[in-house]
Amino acid sequence: MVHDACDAVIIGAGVSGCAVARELSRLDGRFCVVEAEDDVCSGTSKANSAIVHAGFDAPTGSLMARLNVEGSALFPQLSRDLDFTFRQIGSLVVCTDACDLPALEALLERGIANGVSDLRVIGRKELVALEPHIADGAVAALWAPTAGIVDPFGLTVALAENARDNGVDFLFGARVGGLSRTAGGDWLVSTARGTIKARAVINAAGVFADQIHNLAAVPAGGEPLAITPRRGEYKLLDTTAGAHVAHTIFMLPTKMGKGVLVTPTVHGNLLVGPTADDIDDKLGTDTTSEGLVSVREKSALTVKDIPFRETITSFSGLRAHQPGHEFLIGELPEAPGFIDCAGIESPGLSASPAIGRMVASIAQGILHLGEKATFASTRRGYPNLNELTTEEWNALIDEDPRYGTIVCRCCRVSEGQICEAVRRGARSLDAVKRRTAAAMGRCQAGFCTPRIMELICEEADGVDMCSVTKAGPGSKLVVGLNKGDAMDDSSATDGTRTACSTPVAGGPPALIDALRRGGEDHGTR
Ligand SMILES: Cc1cc2nc3c(=O)[nH]c(=O)nc-3n(C[C@H](O)[C@H](O)[C@H](O)COP(=O)(O)OP(=O)(O)OC[C@H]3O[C@@H](n4cnc5c(N)ncnc54)[C@H](O)[C@@H]3O)c2cc1C
Ligand SMILES: O=P(O)(O)OC[C@H](O)CO
Ligand code: FES
Repeated sequence: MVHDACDAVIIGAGVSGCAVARELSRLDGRFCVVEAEDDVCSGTSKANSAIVHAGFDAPTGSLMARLNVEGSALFPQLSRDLDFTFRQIGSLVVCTDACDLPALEALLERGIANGVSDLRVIGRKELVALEPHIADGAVAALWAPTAGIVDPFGLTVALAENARDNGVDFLFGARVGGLSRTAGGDWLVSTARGTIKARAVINAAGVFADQIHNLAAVPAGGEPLAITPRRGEYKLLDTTAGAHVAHTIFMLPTKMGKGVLVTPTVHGNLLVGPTADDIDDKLGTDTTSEGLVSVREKSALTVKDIPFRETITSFSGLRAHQPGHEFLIGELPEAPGFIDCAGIESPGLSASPAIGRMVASIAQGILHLGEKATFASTRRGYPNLNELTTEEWNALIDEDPRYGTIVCRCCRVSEGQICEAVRRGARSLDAVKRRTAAAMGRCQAGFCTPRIMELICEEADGVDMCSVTKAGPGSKLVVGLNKGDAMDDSSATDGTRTACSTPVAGGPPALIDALRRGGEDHGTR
């Protein structure tokens, strides 16, 4: 049954899909984002280095290079408009062997050719002054003051919320399994939640973008696409280690990418990684002992004395690598109305504002819509108690006293922030975490989880303790209120569900299974 009709359907609510949605929402049309998972930012966009690259890495003349430089230039204004955290802290590519100085110079030349401003090579003395913990073997570095760090969850949620405020629909739990066309040339997008008719389809499905591409291209005689997940593993250190470096420290790039970096994060942690290994499993976000050893060994080449004993979690993310190592953006000639936004590996986060503009402009070439007179270009973010003055915090507490009750002690997040996130759409523990940073701290949610769950139940209609999940279906946190009630999802009955219909009053939930699951992003164990 076709239950809806749109001008364009965007497949995937990662940073690419949400950036496209926000740009399309400037137009007077009907748009829908369909996402397999239960929230935005559930794929690669949640597990990466979170660097806004200056733009010297990609080959001159490539789409990657152009969109990286254009995208990173948009970040300062975009972060003000959409109220997410972005800090232009600058980056250093460190050369640890004098033999490699020509490679550093080549990077400088490429950056200049790509249009990156203010790049220069600095010697060891200046480098040590900037970074006292730089490795003893470091001889020089490429200094890029325009590079930055960003909150990847904050960015993606901001783009999505602004798109939603401007009328875009988001359909979650809606994995796309089929694409076909009507006699009139419209697309029929079959999802787990029904079929949507659309004049245009945008494929922003990350590591799964090959599957979506092949549904559209292959029956029309086009070339198939193959995307290999290229896994990158990380160690995340506590905020006690966050000031170990002040800038993003890269090693010289290799054919597998930009190598292992050491960087502060916008949440005040120290992030070390990633590795780069091609794997078969598009869901293979586990970490390995070899990968984490490699993170330690490679980071020591550029930065000394990293306090790895302060590690609070490890996680990995998957690059959507295709053999040409280039963004594949454009309408397929053999499938009119179908637009690929595929192969979006690094620097996809940095380029996302420019990717959004480019894809929306291609879509507009098909749709020919008018501009929306009511488009709102700004959006208010979530309060961050760590950045408020005492007066500003008191003003919030006057508005709602729950902003004065701390739930997550590690990250200083209050009941008020969590309830606000729920009011604005968060339903799972991870969805709350992405919006507020609750549960990202040193105890890795051991302390704050039960109260966050209770607040979700209190603030959202029709949610009880047994239906709160870590990250959507298959990640239940509570399966019974008493030890005897504990059971797995498959054996749940209506009777036992009734027993869970009120929030737990005192005492731990009978079984918390999601905390046993492997880490997947900056804040998850
Ligand atoms: C280790 C690592 C480090 C990185 N570091 C950086 C960095 O520092 N700076 C930078 O600029 N870039 C970086 N990147 C790249 C950046 O993270 C990606 O380019 C970007 O997040 C890709 O976003 P996306 O929206 O295209 O994909 P995703 O975020 O993966 O979103 C795709 C979405 O599509 C959904 N989906 C998939 N299949 C279907 C389907 N059939 N139906 C419905 N929905 C579906 C998924 O659930 C997912 O939510 C890094 C990547 C990795 C892996
Ligand atoms: O290893 P790369 O080249 O995919 O880059 C990933 C991030 O952008 C930097 O860690
Ligand atoms: S109290 Fe929330 S992460 Fe520790």
